[in-house]
Amino acid sequence: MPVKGFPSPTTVATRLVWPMAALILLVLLLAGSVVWWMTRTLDQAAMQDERARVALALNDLRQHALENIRSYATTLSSDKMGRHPVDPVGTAAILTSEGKGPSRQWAIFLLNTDDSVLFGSVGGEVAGQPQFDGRRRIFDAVIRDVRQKEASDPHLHTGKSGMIGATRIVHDGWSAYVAAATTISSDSPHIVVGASELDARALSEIAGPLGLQELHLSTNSNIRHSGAVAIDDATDRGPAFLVWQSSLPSALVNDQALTAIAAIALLTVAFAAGILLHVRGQLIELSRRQEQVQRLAAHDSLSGLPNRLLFGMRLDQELARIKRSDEGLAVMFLDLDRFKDVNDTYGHEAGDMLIRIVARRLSNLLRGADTLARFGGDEFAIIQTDVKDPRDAEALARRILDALTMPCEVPGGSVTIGVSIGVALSPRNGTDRETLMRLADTALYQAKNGGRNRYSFFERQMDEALRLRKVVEDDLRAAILADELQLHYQPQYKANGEEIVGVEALVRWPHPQHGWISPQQFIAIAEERGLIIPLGEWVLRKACEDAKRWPGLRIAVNVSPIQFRQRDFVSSVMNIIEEADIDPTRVELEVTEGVVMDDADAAEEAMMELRARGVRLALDDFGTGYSSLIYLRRFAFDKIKIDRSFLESMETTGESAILVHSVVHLGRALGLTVTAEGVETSEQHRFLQALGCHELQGYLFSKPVPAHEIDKMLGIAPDESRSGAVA
Ligand SMILES: Nc1nc2c(ncn2[C@@H]2O[C@@H]3COP(=O)(O)O[C@H]4[C@@H](O)[C@H](n5cnc6c(=O)[nH]c(N)nc65)O[C@@H]4COP(=O)(O)O[C@H]3[C@H]2O)c(=O)[nH]1
Repeated sequence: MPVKGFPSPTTVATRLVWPMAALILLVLLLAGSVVWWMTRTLDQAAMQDERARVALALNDLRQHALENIRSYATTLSSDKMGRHPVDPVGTAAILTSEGKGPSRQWAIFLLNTDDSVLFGSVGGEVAGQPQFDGRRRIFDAVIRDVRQKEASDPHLHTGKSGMIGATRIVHDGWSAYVAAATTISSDSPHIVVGASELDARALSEIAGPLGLQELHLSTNSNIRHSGAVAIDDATDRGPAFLVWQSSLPSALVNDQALTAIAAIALLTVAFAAGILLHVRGQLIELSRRQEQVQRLAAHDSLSGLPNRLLFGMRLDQELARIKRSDEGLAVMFLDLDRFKDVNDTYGHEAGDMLIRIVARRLSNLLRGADTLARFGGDEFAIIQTDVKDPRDAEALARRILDALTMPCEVPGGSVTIGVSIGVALSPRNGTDRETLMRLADTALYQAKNGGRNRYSFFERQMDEALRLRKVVEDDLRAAILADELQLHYQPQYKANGEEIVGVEALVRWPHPQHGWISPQQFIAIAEERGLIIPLGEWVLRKACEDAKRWPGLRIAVNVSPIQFRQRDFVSSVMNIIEEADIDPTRVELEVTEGVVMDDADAAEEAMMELRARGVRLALDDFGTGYSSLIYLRRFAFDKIKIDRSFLESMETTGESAILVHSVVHLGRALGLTVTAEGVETSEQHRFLQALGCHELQGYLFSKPVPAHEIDKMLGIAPDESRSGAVA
């Protein structure tokens, strides 16, 4: 049973997974971002550097081109001045093949002011106007540049001006070219133009020293990982670029670092997953143990049923559930009858088996929503749900009685037990756990007291009885010690009803808060709580003390079977009598059949000893129990007291009168004194007298009264009372 409020291991693991996964992701993202940012910065720096170097290389190229053109122009110029005769085409071929930079496809032309070709050379071959026109677009920009510079030079044609030149990298849509133009001298209107294609070889010559790869012309600069520099457009097709494949740091990161990062990430994820799996395993184990502990803590190990703790929790839940409905429930407390006998007779193994059989039979009677619990020992409890009418609970109680009174097979034989059931209903008797459990317990107490093997529904009076019981339990010991108890005496008369022959001591308890509490209410509790020994001794001591005032009278004292079972009972009685210094023959102990039934041999021995010391013994409440003749013959009684219940019913049932008649005759036949208790009417008196009953006691003559009233009856003056003289 999982504990409420405690999440399952899977939930805990799941709750851990997400934060951990998020954390790992965050760390990876952060690391990735830092690496990305760094590589991007490095990439930008590297690209800028590459671009600058390419620009520088192209600049160099242009300068060389211009130098070539200029030296050609200078040669032409010296020829013109007649210094050296020149073959213009041959010179062009030599110049352009020996110079640096683009060479093989040099196209070089000497132009007039109107840009008409005076002569030209293409790749060392003579070229004219058509070849120039075919390349016109390549030369346009540099010619324009030179012309503009010429126009703005104030020293032109004055001999003071130097050579005016221009150079560009241009493209015609298919190829890139380095183009240059120059005037041939300060006083000549002719200009020389030349261009060379940047073919694959030329481009590789540029790229090689710079460490660039795949340098080529492209009209698209947007190439991934590529560097690009714009070149002049010799066409109207749009800009073009010299692009190359950059060796960027990010590529290195992509190739190597990212692989390493991915490997680290994978390892981290695997590690985290491993930890999570381990934690989950540990949690499952922990939760299993917790469940085990909780189960042990909430269940009875023998029957496997919920224990008191879990029962209480379930009851709380059920009560909360039915709060806002018109549903009811019943709380039943069950106590097995004779379970202790089975345990004692057949042993614990049989007792355990019996508990399991009972648990099974009870479970079979209940519905799924009901709860069956074992509180320990022979105590069970039930929450019966969906109780619309008390008759529902009554029906279940009957079925339980039927089921549990069936014989049970246990090691050692077949046993038949019974069960007492106390029932409290909700909402009728209460709506909270404590109240319902207390009232079911009260009802159970009533069922047990009512003769066992029965059920009892809680009634208000029971609560009163229980409250009183609690008062007795709490206060009786202190009352004995504080001498708060009192003794009243009921006179016992000769059959004529005139002469007192003895008094019966009856204990009284005037409780400071609760008033007079009857012995019928507290003697049984005193017996249960082990208080009957000090109480009994107190009564005997007090009675003997008082008896000293009434020397001619017998003093009868009630003795509980529990007192009788005490090892030192006889010596304790004799000590008290000796201390009081009265004649033991004046003391009469009234015992019930319980005394002799429990342990006949021990009782017989104690009784013999008491009688040997002179103490008299009366069998009280005769006729209510077995009233076996055997007891009367075996045990040394001096007297039998006919229970007052016979006298009460004598007038209504003829049977009782016959019984009283028989008892009186039996007693007389056995040589015992016969006393009738509870004589209330003169008819009863006359009847008993006529039967030959020896002594009489009852309200007709006197109720139990305090000692000083006995004094008065005996005519003892208050001052004489101390002397103990009888009138
Ligand atoms: N209706 C009616 N009742 C009459 C009549 N005559 C006497 N009684 C009552 O009957 C009870 C007789 O005592 P019991 O049978 O020994 O029954 C006693 C006895 O068993 C027990 N008890 C009383 N005092 C002691 C004691 O000191 N020690 C022990 N162990 N038990 C005591 O308590 C029981 C009840 O005592 P009490 O309440 O004093 O009740 C007394 C007495 O008041 C009558 O004519 N009509």
